[in-house]
Amino acid sequence: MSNVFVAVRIRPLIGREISHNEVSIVEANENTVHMRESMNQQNDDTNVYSTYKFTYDAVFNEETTQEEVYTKAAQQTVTNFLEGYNGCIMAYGQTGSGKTHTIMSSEFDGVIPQTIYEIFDYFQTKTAVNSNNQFVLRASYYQIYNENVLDLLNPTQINLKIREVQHQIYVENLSYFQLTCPQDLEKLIKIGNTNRIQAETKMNTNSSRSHSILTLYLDQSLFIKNELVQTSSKLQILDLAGSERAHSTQPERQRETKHINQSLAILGNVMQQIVQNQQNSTHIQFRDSKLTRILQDSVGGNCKTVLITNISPSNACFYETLNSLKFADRAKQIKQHAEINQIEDFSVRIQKYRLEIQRLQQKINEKGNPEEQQMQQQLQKQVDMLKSQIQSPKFDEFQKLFQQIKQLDEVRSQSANQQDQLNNLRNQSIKQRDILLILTSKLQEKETQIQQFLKELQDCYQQIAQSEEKIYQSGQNVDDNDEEEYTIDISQNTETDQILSYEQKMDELVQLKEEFTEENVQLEREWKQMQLQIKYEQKSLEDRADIVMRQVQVESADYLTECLKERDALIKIFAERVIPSVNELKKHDSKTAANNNDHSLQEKAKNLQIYIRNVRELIETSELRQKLQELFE
Ligand SMILES: Nc1ncnc2c1ncn2[C@@H]1O[C@H](COP(=O)(O)OP(=O)(O)OP(=O)(O)O)[C@@H](O)[C@H]1O
Repeated sequence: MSNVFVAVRIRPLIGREISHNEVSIVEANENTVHMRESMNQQNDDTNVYSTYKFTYDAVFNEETTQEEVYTKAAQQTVTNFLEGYNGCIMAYGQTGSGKTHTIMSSEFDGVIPQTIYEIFDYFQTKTAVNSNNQFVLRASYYQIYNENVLDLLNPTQINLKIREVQHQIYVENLSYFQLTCPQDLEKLIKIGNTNRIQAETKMNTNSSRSHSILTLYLDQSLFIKNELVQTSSKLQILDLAGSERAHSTQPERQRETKHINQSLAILGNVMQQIVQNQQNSTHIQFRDSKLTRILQDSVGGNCKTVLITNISPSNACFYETLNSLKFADRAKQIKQHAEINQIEDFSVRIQKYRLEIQRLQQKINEKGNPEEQQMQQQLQKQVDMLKSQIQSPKFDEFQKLFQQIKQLDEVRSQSANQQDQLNNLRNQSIKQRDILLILTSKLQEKETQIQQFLKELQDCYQQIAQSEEKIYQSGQNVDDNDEEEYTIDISQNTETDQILSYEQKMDELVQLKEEFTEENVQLEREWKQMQLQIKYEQKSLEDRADIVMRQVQVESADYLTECLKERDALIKIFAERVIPSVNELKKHDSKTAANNNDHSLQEKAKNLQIYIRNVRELIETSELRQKLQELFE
């Protein structure tokens, strides 16, 4: 009897979480997951107020590769499946925690792809050993969406029924496809995934809103030491839908979320029931949801089950992660009893033998080359051996014996269960005893503390009493002597001194005031004198200014008259001399170009220009003076 193999995979923080400044609160240490609960986003050690520790069969950290996950968690179950055991690999976890990445991944390198390559490698190896070994591998791919089973390979098939025949659970009318190479499965999954209901959720923009189940069915006919061994096994690989805490406002999304959370909660309950009731699986409510019904022969029965719980390391996902870790912890305690699905039933075995005889007989009858004839002879021997087994008189006896062995096996398995339960009880009572011991020692500690406090309290009371006594005694002493009188005398002396010093200061201040007043009168007198002097000075200045102004006006009038005279004289010169000279220049203008050598003329022109400039300046100056005169007037 073995436990469900439980692994936890921590994915790295993804872009969305990093951009929201979320931090990692989960750490993997070998097979243990440590999770911190912090007071705030900082997540440093000082803010941690609780830590959680869970141990599993395997823990994968952020850096673990897809190959490692497959090798450590899934490969053994795949090997068991090839040996004829049923198997189940489930990815469980919150929305966006990495279930699809683990099971499939967009690069097609998750558990499913690695499983299919391993299966076909196995076929090759076995066929190389004996070419008569035969394998038939088929696959079905369906989903449970809103409690409906839908065939992903034939979308017209909706709401399929789940049936049970001889403790085997199967989906009615489901389509199966035979796989002849790994690529066949890849194609099937691609077709199926396009039909898989996907919707955008708050946590993951490409979130799967349904539980998807890929089932591989393997029928093998192997020749082991010339004996035919036939097995038939089934491997289910589940990518469970993620649970969402936040509620969408869309009714359709709300309905999906309700169904997903309900079915996952029922899965949790069923696991709890299995753990509590390992022996009697008849009382376990597998029928409460489609998911648990389908998993009935996986989690509860003849199966090697692997649960990979995916978690996000982000502090924002604390509660979902804690729930997932608790769920995985519960699954760890489930015990399973898997058996190889060899065709053991005698009626089935006889039927198989007959078919095998027919097949071999057919081969024998076919004519072939010497090698084939040798092979035929060997086959004939096998046929005879099989016939003799069927016709043997001991066969009935053997069948009875076989039944007895089966019953004995059941009894043994029951007693093993009882032993397990006893062990559990013993472990529990040991745990309870330990807890009691711890509690007792804690109680003792508390009691010692209380005694200590009481003692301290008593000491305090004593000290207070002593102090009160001292006070009382000192009160009596005061009555008995004249110490108080002496104190009063001293204080009275001090007051008189103070008053004297105040009076002295007052005298000083009065004296100061008088001095100030005297000074003030003197200053006022000086001020008045200065004002008189200023007035006198102002008057004499004004008088002087008047005289100067008048002088200036007279002088400027004289000067102006002079200038005007000068101007008139210049205008006269200008009219008499300049204008005729200019006219003369103009006349000679054309000649000047030809006769550059007329130096006297050039000299004249130069002088004339200087003259004109001077005259202009004079005129301008005269105009300025005119303006000046206007101002004075
Ligand atoms: N181990 C990992 N390493 C790197 N990226 C990862 C890992 N696991 C998950 N991721 C990334 O995280 C995102 C969410 O992962 P995934 O879609 O597998 O989550 P899910 O649990 O299947 O979500 P849902 O339940 O909503 O379908 C994806 O972008 C995926 O590539």
